[in-house]
Amino acid sequence: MSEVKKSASTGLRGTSAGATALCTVGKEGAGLTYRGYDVRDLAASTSFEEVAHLLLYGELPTRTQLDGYIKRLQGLRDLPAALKAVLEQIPADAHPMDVMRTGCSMLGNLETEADFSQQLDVVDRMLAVFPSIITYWYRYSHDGVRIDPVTDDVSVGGHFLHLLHGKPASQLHADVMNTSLILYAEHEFNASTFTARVCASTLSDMHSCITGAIGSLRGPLHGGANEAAMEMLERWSDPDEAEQAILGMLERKDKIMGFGHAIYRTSDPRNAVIKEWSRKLADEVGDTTLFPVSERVDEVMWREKKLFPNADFYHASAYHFMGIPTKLFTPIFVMSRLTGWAAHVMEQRENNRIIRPSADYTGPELRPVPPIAERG
Ligand SMILES: CC(=O)SCCNC(=O)CCNC(=O)[C@H](O)C(C)(C)COP(=O)(O)OP(=O)(O)OC[C@H]1O[C@@H](n2cnc3c(N)ncnc32)[C@H](O)[C@@H]1OP(=O)(O)O
Ligand SMILES: O=C([O-])CC(=O)C(=O)O
Repeated sequence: MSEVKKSASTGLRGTSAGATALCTVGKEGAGLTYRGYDVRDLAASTSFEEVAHLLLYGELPTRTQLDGYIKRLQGLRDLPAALKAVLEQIPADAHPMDVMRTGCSMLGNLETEADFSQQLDVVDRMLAVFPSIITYWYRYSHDGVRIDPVTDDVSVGGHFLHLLHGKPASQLHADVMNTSLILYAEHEFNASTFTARVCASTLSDMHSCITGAIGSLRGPLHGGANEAAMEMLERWSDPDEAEQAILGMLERKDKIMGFGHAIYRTSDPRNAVIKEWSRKLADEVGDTTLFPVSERVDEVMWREKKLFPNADFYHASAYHFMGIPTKLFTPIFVMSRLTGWAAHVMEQRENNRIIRPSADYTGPELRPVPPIAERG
């Protein structure tokens, strides 16, 4: 990748790029709501499947609707043979986000969204099959096993852990996954969602919108920060070592992954929730290193820079404690954010105008094209 240069541009910060009824971010500096519900309330009392229904179908489901929805998703978990064949071609050292991107794109070839009346069916299929895509590839490329991607687990998160570890998840782990998927589900006009909406605004198909969004989420300044945070935290064996290293990084003006936010100014409301689950998991595994190191980094960042952990930071330790390989962290984000992306694509389609901003030209003035012999 080319060297990253600091840009003088505003990155559209503070510019409204459209309307949405799905989500508010940063209201009162720190709030987050999905269709009017506080994300912390949703995380405390609902399942991810209820939140998916809320985002995609407009309301929290009744008990009967939820039972029907779960059954429907359970019935859509199998992978087409042609998709399995493609996944088997992808090498073990590929990045799992590239596998997600290819898996989604291939699904679009096999089960193309022929017209927008199919949009909800197409999205439900993706919701059910994304955990199957990533774990089928992972287990085949790493363990040489062709897994059966169908389980009768009730939850998307439990299903994912079951396929990954080859055994049903404990209640604690299924609960953590459930919370994590709720926290990551939706976040207004973040970079990957905006990517999906720009693609939707050309009247493109759902698989193209989601494939583009996956590519956008992959970067370490966005969803990739949970992996990058884990890689950083793993380097330190105690809090004092971590503190010295962080001070050095700040001195060198390095970015500390999992900290800061484009919209929130004082805290990310998702952080406190996932931090407590991470603490519980640390107790469960008897951790005496990773969680204390994470907390020290958190303290130092606030003391030195008034920067706070975003949703990604404690997700790193939480996922690690559940035995999830670091490279699979961002694909979990995909399994969840798919719901927000798709809800935005559908909202864009409802009231569409092609998204096409202007640019401030900074190139040369108009000039004649020189003949080739006169160039150089
Ligand atoms: C789920 C998610 O996608 S959450 C985001 C995940 N991404 C990360 O964790 C990556 C690390 N964080 C960052 O790179 C940034 O904070 C972003 C990309 C999230 C937001 O970027 P911006 O909106 O440009 O940040 P912001 O304008 O608040 O930055 C203010 C200052 O704090 C610094 N800063 C912001 N975040 C960090 C950080 N994580 N480490 C060190 N310094 C930071 C900036 O460099 C800037 O300093 P400057 O004024 O000297 O140039
Ligand atoms: O909103 C953002 O810029 C990034 C973020 O936290 C998310 O997408 O969850």
